[in-house]
Amino acid sequence: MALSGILGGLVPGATPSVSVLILTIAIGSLTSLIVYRAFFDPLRSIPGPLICRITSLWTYWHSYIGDDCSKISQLHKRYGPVIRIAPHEISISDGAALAPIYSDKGGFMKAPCYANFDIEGHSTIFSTRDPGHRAIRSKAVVPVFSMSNLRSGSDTIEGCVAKMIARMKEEAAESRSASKTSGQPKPVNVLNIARSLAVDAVSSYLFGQTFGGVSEKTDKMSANGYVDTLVAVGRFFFLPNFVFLALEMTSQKLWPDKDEDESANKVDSFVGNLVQGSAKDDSTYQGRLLKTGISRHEVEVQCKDLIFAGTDSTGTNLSTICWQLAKRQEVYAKLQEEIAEADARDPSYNPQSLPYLDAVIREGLRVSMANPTRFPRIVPPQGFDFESSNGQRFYLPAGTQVGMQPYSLHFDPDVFSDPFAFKPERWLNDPTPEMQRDAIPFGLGSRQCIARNLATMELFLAVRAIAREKVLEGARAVGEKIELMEWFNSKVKGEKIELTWQ
Ligand code: HEM
Repeated sequence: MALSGILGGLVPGATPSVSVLILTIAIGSLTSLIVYRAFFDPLRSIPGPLICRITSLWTYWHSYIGDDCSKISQLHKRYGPVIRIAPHEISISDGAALAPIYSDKGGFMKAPCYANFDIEGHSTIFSTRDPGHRAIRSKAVVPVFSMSNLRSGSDTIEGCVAKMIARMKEEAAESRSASKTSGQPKPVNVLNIARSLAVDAVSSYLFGQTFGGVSEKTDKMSANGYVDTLVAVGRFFFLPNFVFLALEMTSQKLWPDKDEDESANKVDSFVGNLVQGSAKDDSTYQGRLLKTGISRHEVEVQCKDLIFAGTDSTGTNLSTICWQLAKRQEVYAKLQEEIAEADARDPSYNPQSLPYLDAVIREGLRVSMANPTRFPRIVPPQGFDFESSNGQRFYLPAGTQVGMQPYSLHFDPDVFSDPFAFKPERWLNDPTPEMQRDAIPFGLGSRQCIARNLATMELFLAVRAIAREKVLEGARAVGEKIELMEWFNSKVKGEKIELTWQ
Protein backbone atom coordinates (compact mmCIF):
# COMPACT_ATOMS: atom_id res chain seq x y z
CA MET A 1 0.00 0.00 0.00
CA ALA A 2 2.77 2.38 0.99
CA LEU A 3 4.80 1.50 -2.13
CA SER A 4 1.83 1.77 -4.46
CA GLY A 5 1.11 5.11 -2.79
CA ILE A 6 4.65 6.31 -3.57
CA LEU A 7 4.36 5.05 -7.14
CA GLY A 8 0.99 6.71 -7.46
CA GLY A 9 2.79 9.92 -6.63
CA LEU A 10 5.43 9.27 -9.28
CA VAL A 11 2.95 8.20 -11.98
CA PRO A 12 0.06 10.64 -11.59
CA GLY A 13 -3.35 9.16 -12.31
CA ALA A 14 -2.23 5.51 -11.89
CA THR A 15 -4.71 3.37 -9.92
CA PRO A 16 -3.25 1.31 -7.02
CA SER A 17 -3.46 -1.96 -9.01
CA VAL A 18 -1.69 -0.45 -12.07
CA SER A 19 0.96 0.97 -9.74
CA VAL A 20 1.61 -2.44 -8.18
CA LEU A 21 1.84 -3.98 -11.67
CA ILE A 22 4.39 -1.37 -12.82
CA LEU A 23 6.40 -1.85 -9.64
CA THR A 24 6.36 -5.64 -9.99
CA ILE A 25 7.50 -5.42 -13.62
CA ALA A 26 10.29 -2.98 -12.68
CA ILE A 27 11.57 -5.10 -9.78
CA GLY A 28 11.24 -8.29 -11.86
CA SER A 29 13.20 -6.81 -14.79
CA LEU A 30 15.93 -5.51 -12.54
CA THR A 31 16.24 -8.84 -10.73
CA SER A 32 16.35 -10.75 -14.05
CA LEU A 33 19.06 -8.38 -15.33
CA ILE A 34 21.13 -8.83 -12.16
CA VAL A 35 20.74 -12.63 -12.23
CA TYR A 36 21.53 -12.74 -15.96
CA ARG A 37 24.64 -10.57 -15.62
CA ALA A 38 25.93 -12.46 -12.60
CA PHE A 39 25.22 -16.06 -13.67
CA PHE A 40 24.27 -16.36 -17.36
CA ASP A 41 26.20 -13.66 -19.20
CA PRO A 42 28.89 -15.00 -21.63
CA LEU A 43 31.46 -13.30 -19.31
CA ARG A 44 30.18 -15.17 -16.23
CA SER A 45 33.25 -17.40 -16.02
CA ILE A 46 35.62 -14.42 -15.75
CA PRO A 47 36.37 -13.85 -12.05
CA GLY A 48 35.67 -10.60 -10.26
CA PRO A 49 33.64 -9.17 -7.39
CA LEU A 50 29.86 -9.62 -7.54
CA ILE A 51 29.22 -5.86 -7.63
CA CYS A 52 31.27 -5.54 -10.84
CA ARG A 53 29.31 -8.36 -12.48
CA ILE A 54 26.03 -6.54 -12.04
CA THR A 55 26.83 -2.85 -12.43
CA SER A 56 29.39 -0.44 -13.90
CA LEU A 57 28.83 1.92 -10.97
CA TRP A 58 31.84 0.47 -9.14
CA THR A 59 34.25 1.51 -11.95
CA TYR A 60 32.52 4.87 -12.46
CA TRP A 61 32.81 5.67 -8.76
CA HIS A 62 36.45 4.68 -8.39
CA SER A 63 37.35 6.49 -11.57
CA TYR A 64 35.64 9.59 -10.20
CA ILE A 65 37.43 9.52 -6.86
CA GLY A 66 40.72 8.79 -8.61
CA ASP A 67 41.72 5.41 -7.20
CA ASP A 68 40.46 2.95 -9.82
CA CYS A 69 43.94 1.92 -11.02
CA SER A 70 45.13 0.90 -7.57
CA LYS A 71 41.77 -0.73 -6.79
CA ILE A 72 41.86 -2.72 -10.04
CA SER A 73 45.44 -3.77 -9.28
CA GLN A 74 44.24 -5.08 -5.91
CA LEU A 75 41.49 -7.02 -7.66
CA HIS A 76 44.08 -8.56 -10.00
CA LYS A 77 46.07 -9.73 -6.98
CA ARG A 78 42.96 -11.38 -5.60
CA TYR A 79 41.26 -12.74 -8.71
CA GLY A 80 44.06 -13.24 -11.25
CA PRO A 81 45.31 -11.66 -14.48
CA VAL A 82 41.93 -11.50 -16.27
CA ILE A 83 39.07 -9.99 -14.28
CA ARG A 84 35.57 -8.66 -14.84
CA ILE A 85 35.44 -5.09 -13.60
CA ALA A 86 32.00 -4.22 -15.00
CA PRO A 87 29.19 -6.22 -16.65
CA HIS A 88 30.75 -5.77 -20.10
CA GLU A 89 34.30 -4.80 -19.21
CA ILE A 90 37.43 -6.84 -18.58
CA SER A 91 40.82 -5.77 -17.24
CA ILE A 92 43.95 -7.78 -18.06
CA SER A 93 47.23 -7.40 -16.19
CA ASP A 94 49.23 -10.03 -18.10
CA GLY A 95 51.68 -8.45 -20.57
CA ALA A 96 51.11 -11.38 -22.95
CA ALA A 97 47.81 -9.72 -23.92
CA LEU A 98 49.41 -6.42 -24.98
CA ALA A 99 50.28 -7.40 -28.54
CA PRO A 100 46.92 -8.98 -29.50
CA ILE A 101 44.90 -6.12 -28.01
CA TYR A 102 46.97 -3.13 -29.06
CA SER A 103 49.27 -3.97 -31.95
CA ASP A 104 48.69 -7.20 -33.90
CA LYS A 105 46.80 -6.43 -37.12
CA GLY A 106 46.41 -2.80 -36.06
CA GLY A 107 44.98 -3.69 -32.63
CA PHE A 108 41.38 -3.55 -31.42
CA MET A 109 39.27 -0.39 -31.91
CA LYS A 110 39.25 2.26 -29.22
CA ALA A 111 36.18 2.12 -26.96
CA PRO A 112 33.29 4.58 -27.49
CA CYS A 113 34.16 6.44 -24.25
CA TYR A 114 37.10 8.11 -26.04
CA ALA A 115 34.43 10.44 -27.47
CA ASN A 116 34.38 12.08 -24.01
CA PHE A 117 37.67 13.68 -25.05
CA ASP A 118 36.17 15.27 -28.18
CA ILE A 119 36.65 19.03 -28.15
CA GLU A 120 33.95 21.49 -29.17
CA GLY A 121 32.11 18.83 -31.13
CA HIS A 122 35.17 17.62 -33.06
CA SER A 123 36.86 14.25 -32.79
CA THR A 124 40.58 14.75 -32.33
CA ILE A 125 43.41 12.51 -33.55
CA PHE A 126 43.37 11.12 -30.00
CA SER A 127 39.63 10.72 -29.46
CA THR A 128 38.48 9.46 -32.85
CA ARG A 129 37.54 5.80 -33.26
CA ASP A 130 37.15 5.98 -37.01
CA PRO A 131 40.38 4.83 -38.71
CA GLY A 132 39.51 6.71 -41.93
CA HIS A 133 38.87 9.98 -40.08
CA ARG A 134 42.13 9.61 -38.19
CA ALA A 135 44.18 8.54 -41.24
CA ILE A 136 43.57 11.79 -43.17
CA ARG A 137 44.75 13.88 -40.21
CA SER A 138 47.54 11.69 -38.88
CA LYS A 139 49.10 11.14 -42.31
CA ALA A 140 49.36 14.89 -42.71
CA VAL A 141 51.17 15.45 -39.42
CA VAL A 142 53.11 12.24 -38.80
CA PRO A 143 56.26 13.47 -40.64
CA VAL A 144 56.78 16.26 -38.07
CA PHE A 145 57.22 13.61 -35.39
CA SER A 146 59.82 11.58 -37.31
CA MET A 147 63.26 11.29 -35.73
CA SER A 148 64.94 12.91 -38.75
CA ASN A 149 62.68 15.98 -38.62
CA LEU A 150 63.06 16.18 -34.86
CA ARG A 151 66.85 16.09 -35.17
CA SER A 152 66.73 19.01 -37.59
CA GLY A 153 64.45 20.89 -35.21
CA SER A 154 66.29 19.97 -32.01
CA ASP A 155 67.82 23.47 -31.73
CA THR A 156 64.31 24.85 -31.23
CA ILE A 157 63.71 22.45 -28.34
CA GLU A 158 67.21 23.13 -26.93
CA GLY A 159 66.30 26.84 -26.97
CA CYS A 160 63.18 26.15 -24.87
CA VAL A 161 65.21 23.97 -22.50
CA ALA A 162 67.83 26.73 -22.05
CA LYS A 163 65.08 29.15 -20.98
CA MET A 164 63.69 26.60 -18.54
CA ILE A 165 67.13 26.06 -17.00
CA ALA A 166 67.54 29.82 -16.51
CA ARG A 167 64.12 29.92 -14.84
CA MET A 168 64.92 26.98 -12.57
CA LYS A 169 68.22 28.55 -11.53
CA GLU A 170 66.46 31.81 -10.74
CA GLU A 171 63.80 30.08 -8.62
CA ALA A 172 66.43 27.89 -6.92
CA ALA A 173 68.35 31.05 -5.98
CA GLU A 174 65.17 32.58 -4.51
CA SER A 175 64.55 29.40 -2.54
CA ARG A 176 68.12 29.45 -1.17
CA SER A 177 67.99 33.10 -0.27
CA ALA A 178 64.67 32.62 1.59
CA SER A 179 66.37 29.80 3.46
CA LYS A 180 69.26 32.10 4.44
CA THR A 181 67.09 35.02 5.51
CA SER A 182 64.20 33.24 7.24
CA GLY A 183 65.56 29.74 7.81
CA GLN A 184 62.72 28.45 5.61
CA PRO A 185 63.56 27.66 1.97
CA LYS A 186 60.86 28.75 -0.48
CA PRO A 187 59.30 25.71 -2.19
CA VAL A 188 59.51 25.73 -5.99
CA ASN A 189 56.76 24.02 -7.96
CA VAL A 190 58.72 22.14 -10.64
CA LEU A 191 55.47 20.75 -12.08
CA ASN A 192 54.53 24.26 -13.15
CA ILE A 193 58.00 24.86 -14.65
CA ALA A 194 58.03 21.50 -16.45
CA ARG A 195 54.57 22.12 -17.88
CA SER A 196 55.76 25.54 -19.04
CA LEU A 197 58.67 23.95 -20.89
CA ALA A 198 56.36 21.34 -22.40
CA VAL A 199 53.89 23.89 -23.78
CA ASP A 200 56.76 25.97 -25.18
CA ALA A 201 58.44 22.98 -26.82
CA VAL A 202 55.19 21.81 -28.46
CA SER A 203 54.21 25.28 -29.63
CA SER A 204 57.67 26.32 -30.84
CA TYR A 205 58.50 23.07 -32.59
CA LEU A 206 55.10 22.12 -33.99
CA PHE A 207 53.34 25.47 -34.46
CA GLY A 208 56.38 27.65 -35.19
CA GLN A 209 55.41 30.11 -32.45
CA THR A 210 56.12 29.91 -28.74
CA PHE A 211 53.33 30.02 -26.19
CA GLY A 212 55.79 31.68 -23.83
CA GLY A 213 54.98 29.60 -20.74
CA VAL A 214 58.51 29.65 -19.25
CA SER A 215 58.72 33.44 -19.54
CA GLU A 216 55.51 33.95 -17.55
CA LYS A 217 57.21 33.40 -14.21
CA THR A 218 54.00 32.94 -12.28
CA ASP A 219 52.96 30.15 -9.90
CA LYS A 220 50.43 28.99 -12.44
CA MET A 221 51.32 29.21 -16.11
CA SER A 222 48.40 30.62 -18.09
CA ALA A 223 47.64 27.41 -20.05
CA ASN A 224 47.39 25.36 -16.84
CA GLY A 225 43.69 26.06 -16.24
CA TYR A 226 42.80 24.86 -19.73
CA VAL A 227 44.99 21.77 -19.39
CA ASP A 228 43.46 20.99 -15.98
CA THR A 229 39.93 21.20 -17.39
CA LEU A 230 40.81 18.42 -19.83
CA VAL A 231 42.66 16.46 -17.14
CA ALA A 232 39.43 16.58 -15.10
CA VAL A 233 37.52 15.02 -18.01
CA GLY A 234 39.46 11.88 -17.08
CA ARG A 235 37.39 11.31 -13.94
CA PHE A 236 34.34 10.81 -16.18
CA PHE A 237 36.25 9.11 -19.00
CA PHE A 238 34.50 5.75 -18.73
CA LEU A 239 30.94 7.12 -18.67
CA PRO A 240 28.66 6.66 -21.70
CA ASN A 241 29.02 9.75 -23.90
CA PHE A 242 25.42 10.98 -23.45
CA VAL A 243 25.81 10.89 -19.64
CA PHE A 244 29.16 12.65 -19.91
CA LEU A 245 27.71 15.41 -22.12
CA ALA A 246 24.80 15.96 -19.75
CA LEU A 247 27.15 16.19 -16.77
CA GLU A 248 29.50 18.53 -18.61
CA MET A 249 26.66 20.87 -19.54
CA THR A 250 25.23 20.85 -16.03
CA SER A 251 28.56 21.42 -14.28
CA GLN A 252 29.45 24.30 -16.63
CA LYS A 253 26.14 25.96 -15.78
CA LEU A 254 26.21 25.26 -12.03
CA TRP A 255 29.90 25.65 -11.26
CA PRO A 256 31.55 28.02 -13.75
CA ASP A 257 35.27 28.42 -13.03
CA LYS A 258 36.62 31.90 -13.75
CA ASP A 259 40.31 30.88 -13.75
CA GLU A 260 39.72 27.97 -16.10
CA ASP A 261 37.62 30.15 -18.40
CA GLU A 262 40.35 32.80 -18.53
CA SER A 263 42.94 30.17 -19.32
CA ALA A 264 40.71 28.65 -22.03
CA ASN A 265 40.30 32.13 -23.56
CA LYS A 266 44.07 32.61 -23.58
CA VAL A 267 44.60 29.24 -25.32
CA ASP A 268 41.73 30.03 -27.73
CA SER A 269 43.25 33.31 -28.74
CA PHE A 270 46.72 31.75 -29.11
CA VAL A 271 45.53 28.99 -31.45
CA GLY A 272 43.10 31.38 -33.20
CA ASN A 273 45.96 33.69 -34.18
CA LEU A 274 48.13 30.75 -35.06
CA VAL A 275 45.67 29.24 -37.50
CA GLN A 276 44.64 32.66 -38.84
CA GLY A 277 48.25 33.42 -39.67
CA SER A 278 48.98 30.05 -41.30
CA ALA A 279 48.86 29.17 -44.94
CA LYS A 280 48.09 25.79 -46.49
CA ASP A 281 51.60 25.54 -47.87
CA ASP A 282 53.58 26.04 -44.67
CA SER A 283 55.10 23.04 -42.96
CA THR A 284 53.77 23.74 -39.49
CA TYR A 285 51.38 21.35 -37.77
CA GLN A 286 48.45 23.65 -38.47
CA GLY A 287 49.53 24.29 -42.08
CA ARG A 288 49.67 20.56 -42.77
CA LEU A 289 46.18 20.07 -41.34
CA LEU A 290 44.79 23.01 -43.30
CA LYS A 291 46.12 21.40 -46.45
CA THR A 292 43.90 18.33 -45.89
CA GLY A 293 40.88 20.59 -46.39
CA ILE A 294 39.47 20.32 -42.85
CA SER A 295 37.86 23.44 -41.41
CA ARG A 296 39.87 26.17 -39.66
CA HIS A 297 37.83 25.58 -36.53
CA GLU A 298 38.78 21.90 -36.50
CA VAL A 299 42.45 22.76 -37.04
CA GLU A 300 42.25 25.02 -33.98
CA VAL A 301 40.74 22.16 -32.00
CA GLN A 302 43.47 19.73 -33.09
CA CYS A 303 46.11 22.28 -31.97
CA LYS A 304 44.35 22.75 -28.63
CA ASP A 305 44.33 19.00 -28.15
CA LEU A 306 48.13 18.95 -28.54
CA ILE A 307 48.48 21.79 -26.06
CA PHE A 308 46.68 19.57 -23.58
CA ALA A 309 48.32 16.22 -24.46
CA GLY A 310 51.76 17.74 -24.93
CA THR A 311 51.77 19.83 -21.77
CA ASP A 312 50.33 17.53 -19.17
CA SER A 313 52.06 14.17 -19.66
CA THR A 314 55.51 15.59 -20.40
CA GLY A 315 55.17 18.04 -17.50
CA THR A 316 54.24 15.29 -15.04
CA ASN A 317 57.08 13.06 -16.23
CA LEU A 318 59.80 15.70 -16.19
CA SER A 319 58.85 17.09 -12.79
CA THR A 320 58.61 13.58 -11.32
CA ILE A 321 62.12 12.85 -12.62
CA CYS A 322 63.42 16.10 -11.02
CA TRP A 323 61.76 15.15 -7.71
CA GLN A 324 63.23 11.63 -7.81
CA LEU A 325 66.71 12.95 -8.68
CA ALA A 326 66.52 15.43 -5.81
CA LYS A 327 65.60 12.57 -3.49
CA ARG A 328 68.34 10.31 -4.75
CA GLN A 329 71.35 12.58 -5.07
CA GLU A 330 73.62 9.56 -5.72
CA VAL A 331 71.67 8.87 -8.93
CA TYR A 332 71.96 12.54 -9.85
CA ALA A 333 75.73 12.49 -9.20
CA LYS A 334 76.16 9.41 -11.40
CA LEU A 335 74.14 11.06 -14.15
CA GLN A 336 76.27 14.21 -13.96
CA GLU A 337 79.41 12.10 -14.20
CA GLU A 338 78.21 10.30 -17.32
CA ILE A 339 77.19 13.55 -19.00
CA ALA A 340 80.42 15.36 -18.10
CA GLU A 341 82.46 12.51 -19.60
CA ALA A 342 80.38 12.48 -22.78
CA ASP A 343 80.62 16.29 -23.09
CA ALA A 344 84.40 16.10 -22.73
CA ARG A 345 84.68 13.43 -25.46
CA ASP A 346 82.51 15.04 -28.16
CA PRO A 347 79.73 17.51 -27.30
CA SER A 348 77.81 16.72 -30.50
CA TYR A 349 76.73 13.27 -29.29
CA ASN A 350 73.14 12.08 -29.30
CA PRO A 351 71.89 12.19 -25.67
CA GLN A 352 69.78 9.10 -26.29
CA SER A 353 73.04 7.13 -26.66
CA LEU A 354 73.96 7.61 -22.98
CA PRO A 355 73.04 4.43 -21.07
CA TYR A 356 72.56 5.96 -17.62
CA LEU A 357 70.58 8.93 -18.89
CA ASP A 358 68.46 6.47 -20.87
CA ALA A 359 67.91 4.40 -17.72
CA VAL A 360 66.87 7.49 -15.71
CA ILE A 361 64.31 8.50 -18.36
CA ARG A 362 62.91 4.98 -18.71
CA GLU A 363 62.57 4.64 -14.97
CA GLY A 364 61.00 8.10 -14.75
CA LEU A 365 58.45 7.13 -17.41
CA ARG A 366 57.74 3.86 -15.57
CA VAL A 367 57.03 5.40 -12.16
CA SER A 368 55.54 8.77 -13.14
CA MET A 369 52.12 7.36 -14.04
CA ALA A 370 51.22 10.33 -16.20
CA ASN A 371 48.68 8.01 -17.88
CA PRO A 372 47.98 5.26 -15.34
CA THR A 373 44.58 3.98 -16.36
CA ARG A 374 43.52 1.24 -18.76
CA PHE A 375 43.39 2.07 -22.46
CA PRO A 376 39.98 0.56 -23.29
CA ARG A 377 39.40 -1.28 -26.55
CA ILE A 378 36.51 -3.27 -28.05
CA VAL A 379 36.88 -6.97 -28.90
CA PRO A 380 36.40 -7.39 -32.69
CA PRO A 381 33.69 -9.57 -34.30
CA GLN A 382 35.80 -12.75 -34.23
CA GLY A 383 36.13 -12.59 -30.41
CA PHE A 384 39.33 -12.77 -28.39
CA ASP A 385 40.79 -16.08 -27.31
CA PHE A 386 43.56 -15.45 -24.81
CA GLU A 387 45.93 -17.85 -23.12
CA SER A 388 47.51 -16.20 -20.08
CA SER A 389 51.16 -16.65 -19.10
CA ASN A 390 50.07 -19.15 -16.43
CA GLY A 391 48.33 -21.31 -19.06
CA GLN A 392 44.68 -20.36 -18.33
CA ARG A 393 42.40 -19.82 -21.32
CA PHE A 394 39.83 -17.03 -21.54
CA TYR A 395 37.35 -16.24 -24.27
CA LEU A 396 35.99 -12.72 -24.62
CA PRO A 397 33.06 -12.37 -27.04
CA ALA A 398 32.81 -9.64 -29.68
CA GLY A 399 31.87 -6.25 -28.28
CA THR A 400 33.44 -6.78 -24.83
CA GLN A 401 35.36 -3.76 -23.57
CA VAL A 402 38.89 -4.80 -22.59
CA GLY A 403 41.82 -2.76 -21.33
CA MET A 404 45.23 -2.97 -19.73
CA GLN A 405 46.50 -0.37 -17.32
CA PRO A 406 50.12 0.83 -17.11
CA TYR A 407 49.56 1.06 -13.34
CA SER A 408 49.27 -2.75 -13.02
CA LEU A 409 51.98 -3.50 -15.56
CA HIS A 410 54.55 -0.96 -14.35
CA PHE A 411 54.06 -1.91 -10.70
CA ASP A 412 53.99 -5.67 -11.15
CA PRO A 413 56.53 -7.01 -8.61
CA ASP A 414 57.08 -10.16 -10.71
CA VAL A 415 58.37 -8.02 -13.57
CA PHE A 416 59.83 -5.00 -11.72
CA SER A 417 61.24 -5.96 -8.35
CA ASP A 418 60.54 -3.39 -5.62
CA PRO A 419 58.20 -1.79 -8.17
CA PHE A 420 57.43 1.54 -6.47
CA ALA A 421 61.11 2.42 -6.02
CA PHE A 422 62.91 4.67 -8.51
CA LYS A 423 65.87 2.52 -9.58
CA PRO A 424 67.38 3.45 -12.94
CA GLU A 425 69.92 0.62 -12.50
CA ARG A 426 67.23 -1.93 -13.25
CA TRP A 427 67.39 -0.86 -16.91
CA LEU A 428 71.16 -1.40 -17.19
CA ASN A 429 72.63 -4.84 -17.85
CA ASP A 430 70.02 -6.56 -19.93
CA PRO A 431 66.52 -5.72 -18.74
CA THR A 432 64.31 -8.81 -19.08
CA PRO A 433 62.05 -9.20 -22.13
CA GLU A 434 59.04 -8.83 -19.78
CA MET A 435 60.33 -5.45 -18.53
CA GLN A 436 60.76 -4.23 -22.09
CA ARG A 437 57.35 -5.55 -23.09
CA ASP A 438 55.37 -4.26 -20.11
CA ALA A 439 56.71 -0.70 -19.87
CA ILE A 440 54.09 1.13 -21.93
CA PRO A 441 54.09 4.81 -20.86
CA PHE A 442 53.24 5.86 -24.42
CA GLY A 443 50.66 3.13 -25.02
CA LEU A 444 51.23 0.62 -27.76
CA GLY A 445 50.55 -0.16 -31.41
CA SER A 446 48.81 1.94 -34.00
CA ARG A 447 47.21 4.26 -31.41
CA GLN A 448 50.28 4.76 -29.26
CA CYS A 449 51.40 8.33 -28.59
CA ILE A 450 51.86 10.05 -31.94
CA ALA A 451 54.41 12.40 -30.32
CA ARG A 452 56.48 9.75 -28.56
CA ASN A 453 59.68 10.85 -30.30
CA LEU A 454 59.07 14.52 -29.51
CA ALA A 455 58.28 13.84 -25.85
CA THR A 456 61.30 11.55 -25.54
CA MET A 457 63.59 14.16 -27.08
CA GLU A 458 62.24 16.83 -24.72
CA LEU A 459 62.89 14.61 -21.72
CA PHE A 460 66.42 13.70 -22.81
CA LEU A 461 67.41 17.29 -23.58
CA ALA A 462 65.84 18.66 -20.41
CA VAL A 463 67.23 16.05 -18.02
CA ARG A 464 70.68 16.29 -19.61
CA ALA A 465 70.65 20.06 -19.16
CA ILE A 466 69.43 19.75 -15.56
CA ALA A 467 72.38 17.48 -14.81
CA ARG A 468 74.90 19.39 -16.91
CA GLU A 469 74.00 22.74 -15.35
CA LYS A 470 73.99 21.31 -11.80
CA VAL A 471 70.49 22.71 -11.25
CA LEU A 472 69.55 20.16 -8.60
CA GLU A 473 72.62 20.55 -6.41
CA GLY A 474 71.41 21.24 -2.87
CA ALA A 475 67.82 20.50 -3.90
CA ARG A 476 65.49 18.60 -1.59
CA ALA A 477 62.29 16.87 -2.62
CA VAL A 478 59.26 18.04 -0.65
CA GLY A 479 57.01 15.26 0.68
CA GLU A 480 57.36 11.50 0.98
CA LYS A 481 55.57 10.65 -2.24
CA ILE A 482 53.83 12.23 -5.19
CA GLU A 483 50.11 11.58 -4.78
CA LEU A 484 47.94 11.24 -7.84
CA MET A 485 44.31 11.11 -8.82
CA GLU A 486 44.44 8.12 -11.14
CA TRP A 487 42.54 9.59 -14.06
CA PHE A 488 43.30 9.07 -17.75
CA ASN A 489 45.85 11.86 -17.43
CA SER A 490 46.62 11.69 -13.76
CA LYS A 491 46.15 14.80 -11.66
CA VAL A 492 48.90 15.54 -9.18
CA LYS A 493 47.13 16.22 -5.88
CA GLY A 494 47.49 19.89 -4.99
CA GLU A 495 48.85 20.48 -8.54
CA LYS A 496 52.35 20.75 -7.10
CA ILE A 497 55.57 18.78 -7.22
CA GLU A 498 57.90 20.80 -5.05
CA LEU A 499 61.62 21.13 -4.38
CA THR A 500 63.48 23.39 -2.01
CA TRP A 501 67.09 24.53 -2.20
CA GLN A 502 69.27 25.05 0.88
C1 HEM B 1 55.98 11.89 -21.76
C2 HEM B 1 55.00 12.44 -22.44
C3 HEM B 1 53.82 11.69 -23.01
C4 HEM B 1 53.22 10.54 -22.58
C5 HEM B 1 53.61 9.66 -21.39
C6 HEM B 1 52.12 10.27 -23.48
C7 HEM B 1 51.27 9.18 -23.38
C8 HEM B 1 50.33 8.84 -24.34
C9 HEM B 1 49.57 7.62 -24.34
C10 HEM B 1 49.64 6.56 -23.27
C11 HEM B 1 48.79 7.61 -25.45
C12 HEM B 1 47.88 6.49 -25.93
C13 HEM B 1 46.60 6.39 -25.17
C14 HEM B 1 45.67 5.32 -25.64
O1 HEM B 1 46.00 4.30 -26.23
O2 HEM B 1 44.51 5.52 -25.35
C15 HEM B 1 49.02 8.85 -26.14
C16 HEM B 1 48.40 9.23 -27.31
C17 HEM B 1 48.56 10.45 -27.88
N1 HEM B 1 49.44 11.45 -27.50
FE1 HEM B 1 50.80 11.33 -26.01
N2 HEM B 1 52.07 11.27 -24.41
C18 HEM B 1 53.08 12.15 -24.16
C19 HEM B 1 53.37 13.30 -24.87
C20 HEM B 1 52.64 13.77 -25.92
C21 HEM B 1 52.90 14.98 -26.63
C22 HEM B 1 54.12 15.88 -26.37
C23 HEM B 1 51.92 15.13 -27.56
C24 HEM B 1 51.71 16.19 -28.58
C25 HEM B 1 52.52 17.15 -28.86
C26 HEM B 1 51.04 13.97 -27.45
C27 HEM B 1 49.94 13.73 -28.26
C28 HEM B 1 49.26 12.53 -28.32
C29 HEM B 1 48.23 12.22 -29.30
C30 HEM B 1 47.72 13.15 -30.40
C31 HEM B 1 47.79 10.91 -29.04
C32 HEM B 1 46.74 10.11 -29.80
C33 HEM B 1 47.37 9.20 -30.81
C34 HEM B 1 46.33 8.36 -31.56
O3 HEM B 1 45.37 7.93 -30.96
O4 HEM B 1 46.52 8.15 -32.72
N3 HEM B 1 51.51 13.18 -26.44
N4 HEM B 1 49.98 9.58 -25.45
